Amino acid sequence: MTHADGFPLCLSGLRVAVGGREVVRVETLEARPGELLHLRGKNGAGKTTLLRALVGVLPYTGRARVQGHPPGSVGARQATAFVPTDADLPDDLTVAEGLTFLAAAWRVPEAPLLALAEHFGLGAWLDAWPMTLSRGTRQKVALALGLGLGLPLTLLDEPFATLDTASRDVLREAIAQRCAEGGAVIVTTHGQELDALPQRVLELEGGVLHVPSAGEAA
Ligand SMILES: Nc1ncnc2c1ncn2[C@@H]1O[C@H](COP(=O)(O)OP(=O)(O)OP(=O)(O)O)[C@@H](O)[C@H]1O
Repeated sequence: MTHADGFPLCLSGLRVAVGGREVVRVETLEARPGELLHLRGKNGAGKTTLLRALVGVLPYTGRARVQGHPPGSVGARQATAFVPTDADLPDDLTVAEGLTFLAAAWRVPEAPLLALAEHFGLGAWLDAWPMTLSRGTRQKVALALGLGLGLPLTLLDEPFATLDTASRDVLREAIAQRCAEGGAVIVTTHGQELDALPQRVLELEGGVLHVPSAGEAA
């Protein structure tokens, strides 16, 4: 165990293969508390594959630790929130029930999730069934859940893609807030939506992650 193992994320010599083909390679990467990492790359560069490995959905070789725990372990799952591009919501719970259930499951206060849901303008949808929501509204519920849980590591895959302008502002504020509270957040985008926030840009090119040194960081 190294000092950096206790960071929200610490990787070395990570390789992720899909269908027998190496798709992602990361030599070293750390996400410190409070850091925003902006993961960029062309279509098919491997962004989603890397995030899926970090939550234990895809196998990997090399060393990876989330708050000191290997991805997929109970300790890592307790420390990680992952919001994929088309997040699933529990279809047999209303929006409000889903927020309450997940807060209880993670043993965190419910109030920040509800406050974030209100910020996203979801107040009118709290008693709705997820299947009745538009794609963007579903994504806002998932983002309120992911960021509102307040976990050490939050992974957001193209979170701006389905959001309207006002919701994008709310999301930026929520990401900044999570970082200010000491959480590390990794966000994939294809655009400039994060430009206003302090961040470290990571480029995935041909499956290889390029990590700027501290002096190069944005
Ligand atoms: N289930 C799978 N089976 C085979 N290959 C896969 C699978 N999932 C991903 N890949 C391949 O892995 C590579 C990386 O895909 P990935 O979805 O991680 O890219 P991405 O950077 O997230 O792309 P995008 O910006 O289009 O979302 C691609 O070549 C893709 O074809």
